[in-house]
Amino acid sequence: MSNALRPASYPGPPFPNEERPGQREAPGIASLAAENVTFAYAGKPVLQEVSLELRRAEWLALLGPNGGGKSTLLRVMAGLLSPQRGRVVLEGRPLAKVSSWLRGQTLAFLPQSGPYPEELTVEEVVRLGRTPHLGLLGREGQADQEAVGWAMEQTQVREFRSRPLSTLSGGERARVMLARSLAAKPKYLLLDEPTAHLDLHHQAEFLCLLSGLRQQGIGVLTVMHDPNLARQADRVAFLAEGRIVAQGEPQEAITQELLSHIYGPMVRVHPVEGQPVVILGGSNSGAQRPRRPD
Ligand SMILES: Nc1ncnc2c1ncn2[C@@H]1O[C@H](COP(=O)(O)OP(=O)(O)OP(=O)(O)O)[C@@H](O)[C@H]1O
Repeated sequence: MSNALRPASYPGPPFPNEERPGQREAPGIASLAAENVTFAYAGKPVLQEVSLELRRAEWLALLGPNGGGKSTLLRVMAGLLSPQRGRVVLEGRPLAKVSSWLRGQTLAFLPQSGPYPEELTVEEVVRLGRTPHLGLLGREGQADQEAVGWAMEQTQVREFRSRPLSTLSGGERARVMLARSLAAKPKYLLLDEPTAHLDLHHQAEFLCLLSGLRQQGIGVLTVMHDPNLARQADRVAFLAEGRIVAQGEPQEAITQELLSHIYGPMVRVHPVEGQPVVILGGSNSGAQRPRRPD
């Protein structure tokens, strides 16, 4: 493993010594859960009766076809969109009743794309991640500086720390935005396609980072498209046409039947050393275009 993105432990105590969701009302329920969530954009239904639970210290990968509602579900679980029916529960408390301040300390959400603060330097962007932890005067303490340094190290962006965001490549920028989310030191991390711009080396490093985050008790929910990466998650869930159509351990959930049903016949699942490996393609003739199921 290279010198960064390693599962180094976070400096200092994991969380400030303050009341947090779950401490009083429902001890032991260490999860962020969507319960029977139904959501529509201006009357257009996107999520229908969706229930999904992200537990502490696990990596849950959310997959499914384009437009299936994954990003919308992530936004609902982050408290950025309010469901028309159902609710999101953070460690036993309805998320809607958790103050935005506490929410910011407990949950971090990384969207699929900008807008990005292009003119800020990398370090300034990562420091923004500490905003929910700063007091009324906005003064940074040693814990904030340590968290920023730790987050930059974990994501291998320290070397760019003085450069404006606008000068970075897509993959470098993606790592900076991930660092900003990490700097908040949340209990739950919601990442929308975090590997989309990463090369293979940084995808591998990202997997190591996730393993370290889980060891520190952080629950991570990632939206992603590649089942071969998602296979390394603790659990996977598939969302299609606004419904969870399968979830479970990757070895059991990623099946030929399911993937053909969701993506069509050109997606093949082969068992390799007991793991489902997904490959794409059929005949080389190119004569037949893949058809998705109706
Ligand atoms: N702000 C919005 N207003 C209206 N419709 C929206 C809005 N955002 C998303 N949608 C629609 O909601 C549906 C679900 O979108 P969403 O982004 O949640 O899907 P997704 O599963 O994340 O897709 P992808 O894999 O392509 O990123 C799509 O049909 C999309 O066009």
